[in-house]
Amino acid sequence: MEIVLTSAGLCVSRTDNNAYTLSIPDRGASCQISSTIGAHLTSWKVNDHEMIFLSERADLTGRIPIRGGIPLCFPQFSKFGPYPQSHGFARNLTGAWRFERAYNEGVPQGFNDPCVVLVLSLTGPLDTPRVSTPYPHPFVLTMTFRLYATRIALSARVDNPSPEPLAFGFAYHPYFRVEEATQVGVRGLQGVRYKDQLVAGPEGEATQAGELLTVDREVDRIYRGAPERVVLEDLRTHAAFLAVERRNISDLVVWNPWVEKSKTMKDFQPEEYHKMICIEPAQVDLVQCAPGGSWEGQMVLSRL
Ligand SMILES: O=P(O)(O)OC[C@H]1O[C@@H](O)[C@H](O)[C@@H](O)[C@@H]1O
Repeated sequence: MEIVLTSAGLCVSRTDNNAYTLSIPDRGASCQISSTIGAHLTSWKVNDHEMIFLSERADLTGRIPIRGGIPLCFPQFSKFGPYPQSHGFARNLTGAWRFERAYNEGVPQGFNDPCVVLVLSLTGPLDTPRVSTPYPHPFVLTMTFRLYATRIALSARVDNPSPEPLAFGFAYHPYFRVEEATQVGVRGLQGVRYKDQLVAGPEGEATQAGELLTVDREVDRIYRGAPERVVLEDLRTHAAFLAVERRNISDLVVWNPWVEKSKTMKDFQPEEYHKMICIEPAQVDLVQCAPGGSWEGQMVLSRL
């Protein structure tokens, strides 16, 4: 292990395998990000408590995407784009993400906790064998990870250096660790239109009725125009324990595979659907980025 940065109670270290650990040790805050397989956050701890789900069966070789953590979906969300691989190629690209820098951002105005930052980047076009289907478009995707004592902020920036327009989608796909998925609810979606991805055609278009979206079956929904901030609540205590905020990202997806789908996932224990819920800030419709232009979309997670 190599120390990349130590500064005023903040630390960044790197393993031989190019996994980075950002930490604020005296606050029990840390996160781990692999730069070998995608730019994939595999752990986020607040007060030494793990917030992120990682399957016991996750494949950590890069052959398939890591099941759990925070996959980054680029250049599209799911199948909503021309690229043949669902959720795009970025999440399990091996050895292609580059370390840019790590630094102490100090205490941002309006906050009372310090912030440590890691920046990684991915540059296209990408050819075989790196990707199964070549992606011929030039781009730079820069990921900035900011760790605070009780929050983490991820910022994706896509630059289009080419003289041609660039169309792409993007999503953060965080798997949140919960004690029991049937005992949590997502608050903030009441009255929001969604597409139920499990119901084909117009019958799948619906409006969120209740105050809380709970999990008692397979859930796979794209909420269009959801509020920028939703919270995850414990149904037993009625306390919200996690906020998910997004900026400049159009949609919010909620996913839990439940019983039958879990059985079909080779990199997931059949009972693990009890232990996770995905709440995903997703730019489903493709962004049209002008020549020389850029786009930025942010996700902020806060332990409440
Ligand atoms: O198995 P993958 O490719 O990681 O996708 C997991 C899920 O990701 C969600 O974002 C999608 O809405 C689901 O339809 C999908 O099943």
